[in-house]
Amino acid sequence: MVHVSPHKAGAVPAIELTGATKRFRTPSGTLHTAVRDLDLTVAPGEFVAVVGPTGCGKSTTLTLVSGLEEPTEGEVKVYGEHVDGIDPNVGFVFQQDAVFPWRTVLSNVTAGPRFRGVGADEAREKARDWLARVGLAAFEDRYPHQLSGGMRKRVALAQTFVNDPKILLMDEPFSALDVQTRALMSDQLLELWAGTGSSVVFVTHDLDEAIALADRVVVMTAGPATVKEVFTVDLPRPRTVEAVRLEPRFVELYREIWASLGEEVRITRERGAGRAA
Ligand SMILES: Nc1ncnc2c1ncn2[C@@H]1O[C@H](COP(=O)(O)OP(=O)(O)OP(=O)(O)O)[C@@H](O)[C@H]1O
Repeated sequence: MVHVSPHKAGAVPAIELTGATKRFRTPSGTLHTAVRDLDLTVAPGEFVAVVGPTGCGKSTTLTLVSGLEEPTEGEVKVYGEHVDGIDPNVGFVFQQDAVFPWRTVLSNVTAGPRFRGVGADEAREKARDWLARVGLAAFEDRYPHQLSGGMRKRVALAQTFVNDPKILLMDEPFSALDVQTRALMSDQLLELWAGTGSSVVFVTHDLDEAIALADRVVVMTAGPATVKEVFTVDLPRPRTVEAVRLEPRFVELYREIWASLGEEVRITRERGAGRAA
């Protein structure tokens, strides 16, 4: 299982945010700063997890990289190019499944390549290959409502990887799943990702999940979000979630990162309490 080594000297970063700030106009007309002066670099093939208190601006950071939103100030680049609209090289997986309920599993996975101009036969072949990799070869004729939540999530992964994304943005993709399914999905994601060379930015509330998956864990401040601290996860790969959790180094990293993240969570909670008072 190979994966491209991160931080190759001189390599153009896959993602580069420099001084990125995003302000939204609220319905009452005031400006709300969601992200402020954020610097973050992700290397080609690197897996970065982003953790931070609720509402701090993690999803907004992803929307800036995706091109769905533009920064108010600062710059966002993907492979050295200024982000200008939605890039076909960027794939997404969200908490909600982005499947078409009226299409079969196979048709759902074929849709992306077809939309990108791949011929019907080739698209079907690629889709079948990815469905086999996620263990759903026998389910290609089912409709999404006939699948379990974990299976639908595997369809979503096949749907994303079939487009060979250079960059994969994942916003709490497994948070609606039960704990066991979640661990299995994490393992499956690592297996699928290994060998693709894609860079991943994975937003989660779950620090266990972040450490088990990532090469680096980025801790965001209480909102407006900026990078507080970045931790390198020096655990060997290939990893499986259940095994890696038992490593003494995992526990040490958890303690170190939680010390940083916990402060921001407390700040956010106190603000909430202040507002409620
Ligand atoms: N389109 C928008 N218009 C106005 N405000 C927005 C918009 N999108 C996000 N916000 C605000 O920006 C802040 C950051 O939101 P964001 O969704 O990025 O946080 P988050 O860290 O992903 O949250 P969570 O952890 O709860 O998923 C929030 O206060 C949110 O209300």
